[in-house]
Amino acid sequence: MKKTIKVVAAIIENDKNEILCALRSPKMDHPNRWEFPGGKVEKDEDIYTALVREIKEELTCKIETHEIHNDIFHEYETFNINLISIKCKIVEGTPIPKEHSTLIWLKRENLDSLKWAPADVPAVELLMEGI
Ligand SMILES: Nc1nc2c([nH]c(=O)n2[C@H]2C[C@H](O)[C@@H](COP(=O)(O)OP(=O)(O)OP(=O)(O)O)O2)c(=O)[nH]1
Repeated sequence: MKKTIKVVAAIIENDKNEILCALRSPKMDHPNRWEFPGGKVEKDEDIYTALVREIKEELTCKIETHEIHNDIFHEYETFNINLISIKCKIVEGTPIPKEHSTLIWLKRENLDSLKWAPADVPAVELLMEGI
């Protein structure tokens, strides 16, 4: 049986109504795909604490978490993912990519110009609908 990993991802919107998009590096799995920054929820950790921790590690900035944007199950070839995306705001610092190849801010209507990790597509579609 394939294992299911629980992953949290941050939908970070700035004052110009742009969303932060992160490019996975060639060294990560799903290389060169775009995603919302975040990572795996550790055992005994709640999803919000996990996301604040992951964003501090990956982007060196502090976020506050708001509502859940989307919560989906997706089957990859070698594992399954429960991807929970959460709306967030930066409260301290500026995002610096420590693990990703690059970061960009995009308007919702332009989000489909990127090649997203497959599990992110439903979250992207909701954002493009203005949700
Ligand atoms: N962070 C993140 N991962 C995603 C997204 N979409 C998606 O399919 N994934 C996949 C890619 C990875 O296989 C997995 C997350 O693992 P990760 O490598 O980013 O997490 P992590 O930092 O906790 O991992 P690790 O270095 O501790 O192993 O989920 C997304 O939007 N954000």
